[in-house]
Amino acid sequence: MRRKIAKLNLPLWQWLAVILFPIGVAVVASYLSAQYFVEDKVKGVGGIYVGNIDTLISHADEISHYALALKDTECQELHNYMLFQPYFRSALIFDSQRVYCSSKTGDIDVPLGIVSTTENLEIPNQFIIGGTPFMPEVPAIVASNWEPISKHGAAVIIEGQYLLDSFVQPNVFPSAVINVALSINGKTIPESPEFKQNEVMTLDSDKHNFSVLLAMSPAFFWHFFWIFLAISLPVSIVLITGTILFVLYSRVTRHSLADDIRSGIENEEFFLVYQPVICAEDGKAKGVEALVRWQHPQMGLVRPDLFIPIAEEGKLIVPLTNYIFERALKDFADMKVEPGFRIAFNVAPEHFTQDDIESKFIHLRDSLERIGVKPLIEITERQLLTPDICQCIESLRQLGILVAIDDFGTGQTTLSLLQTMPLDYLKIDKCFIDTIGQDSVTSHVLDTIIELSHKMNYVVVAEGVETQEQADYLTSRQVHFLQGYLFAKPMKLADLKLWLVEHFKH
Ligand SMILES: Nc1nc2c(ncn2[C@@H]2O[C@@H]3COP(=O)(O)O[C@H]4[C@@H](O)[C@H](n5cnc6c(=O)[nH]c(N)nc65)O[C@@H]4COP(=O)(O)O[C@H]3[C@H]2O)c(=O)[nH]1
Repeated sequence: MRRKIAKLNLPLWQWLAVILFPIGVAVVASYLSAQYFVEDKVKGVGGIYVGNIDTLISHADEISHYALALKDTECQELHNYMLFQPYFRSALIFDSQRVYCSSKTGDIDVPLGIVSTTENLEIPNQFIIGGTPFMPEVPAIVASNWEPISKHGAAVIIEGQYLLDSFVQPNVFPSAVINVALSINGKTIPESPEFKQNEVMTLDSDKHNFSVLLAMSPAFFWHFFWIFLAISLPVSIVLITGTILFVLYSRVTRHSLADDIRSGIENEEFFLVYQPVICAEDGKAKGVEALVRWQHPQMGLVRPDLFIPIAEEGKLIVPLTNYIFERALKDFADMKVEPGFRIAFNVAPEHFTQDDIESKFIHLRDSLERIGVKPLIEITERQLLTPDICQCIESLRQLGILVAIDDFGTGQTTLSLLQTMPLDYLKIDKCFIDTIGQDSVTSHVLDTIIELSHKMNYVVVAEGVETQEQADYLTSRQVHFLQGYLFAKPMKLADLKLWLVEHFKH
């Protein structure tokens, strides 16, 4: 672990960023979560108050309907009825001029102003008053009703002291709400709520005209903020720091693999294996494909699928390919082969961007010619073949270098490429060879590729031939060359020499 961290080699500011970023994320996440949690709790508490006051006002409505149903002479009934209504101070019945019945005193005759001098009692209404004649200092809610036809109304006084008592918050920690007030048309119970600097949430009733104001507790917020932070901080550090370090480490490892490729070329850790290519007509090996292998000092034998893409990404494919050419020249320097024997090399398009490309290939061609071997280059469409690269490849063909398109059918530009770039060989990808003997839609694609190659006068090579059935099928379709495990796997030089001797004996 310590070695891996040391390998990252991060400057101090990056270490600070790696450590501070998850802390920042945890702080922000905890802050938002605590805020959401507090608001949710306060809404819950406020919802209960709104529900209670709604019930009181609805009940007041029922009382006023009862009062309005009484006859003028039945004021005493109202008194008796209100004795059993604990949350209500009194009920009054009035006409458009005067209050003539009170549940407290029975028949009375006082002006309407005794209820309110400002509010209109000739419409259904709810409002707050500072007190009543019997309890002048204690506020109350008046819920009034009016019957326009009989021109009578009833006002029910909801006991404000009951509300004030219920607004007192239990002295327990942590409590989400520290103060509550009721608000109707700008007036409040209590008259001057003690909200100080606290954040206040307002909850409106859906049924009646009032709101409940709730002062949120900062202590409650911070209490849960620290709890959330204690949970999220380690999680955030493990997940985010872990992910960042993993990504950085992968990048460094990728870089260091590129470095390893560079030093691998210098230390000659790469070697070639050779896979024979067989002529379908006479069954004789007419050449080999050179395939690179890497004997990494720590990782052991590394397959090309892993390091070729890294070499391509790291701009190392050119020196690696040049190394492979030189290696093949050394390998074949003292070999005796049939005249016209071919060595195929996989060459990435980027290789053709070198300035001295022609002289390099002339050197390869001439060196191989001395031992009777012709070079063949296999190009895949993994990278884009630009017009410049196509032109360069064409000039190499003019120099006598044979050119094959590799893994034909797997890229995206294949058909348009055939139109623009003259080729000598076309190698059909293994995935199409695998379809032989199968009754699948793609099995027809193979026949089409072979036909197309014949029409374009290409020499056709099938790669990945593993069964006799595949070999027979391809031979019957006039595929010129076959390559695959059926004939031989890629071999080290020493094994190839033995194989060739054995092979040509027969
Ligand atoms: N299952 C199966 N596989 C078969 C059969 N016959 C041949 N193969 C494998 O198919 C691959 C053929 O090479 P490729 O298509 O050029 O595909 C090559 C080529 O794209 C790249 N590569 C290998 N050597 C070089 C090189 O020297 N330079 C560059 N640029 N790329 C190379 O790596 C790829 C993989 O190479 P290898 O691992 O050597 O894998 C080789 C070979 O071992 C068969 O019958 N069955």
